Amino acid sequence: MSDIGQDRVALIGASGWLGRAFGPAMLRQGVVAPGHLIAANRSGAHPAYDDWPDLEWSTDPAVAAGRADIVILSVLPQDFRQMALDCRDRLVLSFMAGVSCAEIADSTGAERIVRALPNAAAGIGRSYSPWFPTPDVTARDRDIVAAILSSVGDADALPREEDLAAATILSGAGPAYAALLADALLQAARDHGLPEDIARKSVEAMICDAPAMMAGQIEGATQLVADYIDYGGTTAAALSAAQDAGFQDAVRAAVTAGIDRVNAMSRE
Ligand SMILES: NC(=O)C1=CN([C@@H]2O[C@H](COP(=O)(O)OP(=O)(O)OC[C@H]3O[C@@H](n4cnc5c(N)ncnc54)[C@H](OP(=O)(O)O)[C@@H]3O)[C@@H](O)[C@H]2O)C=CC1
Ligand SMILES: O=C(O)[C@@H]1CCC=N1
Repeated sequence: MSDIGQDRVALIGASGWLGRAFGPAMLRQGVVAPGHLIAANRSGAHPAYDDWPDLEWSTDPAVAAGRADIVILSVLPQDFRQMALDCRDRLVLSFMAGVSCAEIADSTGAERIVRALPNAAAGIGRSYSPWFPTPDVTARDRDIVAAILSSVGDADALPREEDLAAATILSGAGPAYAALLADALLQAARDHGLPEDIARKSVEAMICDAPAMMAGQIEGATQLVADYIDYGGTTAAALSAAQDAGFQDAVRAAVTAGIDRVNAMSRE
């Protein structure tokens, strides 16, 4: 028996980027039984759920939430703000960026609220999902949340809600920053006349092999950069030029701008 037991789950936004990762993962792993999941969206059954042809779909989030014990909010903040959901006496698990527990409580009546920040790696079962529970969240609720989040990867509870802003901009961004770096490297390779297929394979080797070499020892990144600089070779020249051109400043500016955006969303 899963941690969810006989509870019914409404997944609002079941066909979205995150929803279509979570729904099938929870079903496949037995976290929730197909008869206990209500999938909600406007457009109806999504192919990601083809293995469960009898799954219940609802185009009315209020009806889905009303019939569930656990309500997962996996919709965009602006869409949530158009909904009238009554989630009193329900556990609410929200994935929404920049929507505070206080706002969710105000608009849904829920008291047991968990905000979690998964990322796009949920689609390959590798999300890292920091989460924050309100004081009313029970020990059983925490087990339920852990079971749901674990279905798509790893998760940790955060002690302070405000830390979710940084989590949104860091792990929440998934592969976005790596994509930015890969794109910049591809442009540079092309600028230097490398044939397109060689440029692609070179950048793939840099970006996609790095995780295997750094997994589980990310704190060693500072030392790895220092080692290359001390080595004094060609990579040292490249890294030093990137640092001199403001690489760290650019990353710091990115994270600060993202956190500012999250905080502005919370006040919208
Ligand atoms: N994508 C990511 O990597 C991350 C996203 N988040 C947060 O997770 C939430 C979901 O994001 P994401 O999955 O990317 O969003 P998507 O836009 O991909 O999906 C939104 C989902 O909501 C449904 N939806 C929209 N309006 C309604 C409505 N009125 N009634 C019912 N269903 C509706 C859509 O289906 P339909 O169009 O059929 O109605 C769709 O299933 C967001 O709040 C985002 O901030 C957090 C961390 C990372
Ligand atoms: O870019 C976004 O808004 C989504 C939500 C959090 C991370 N990615």
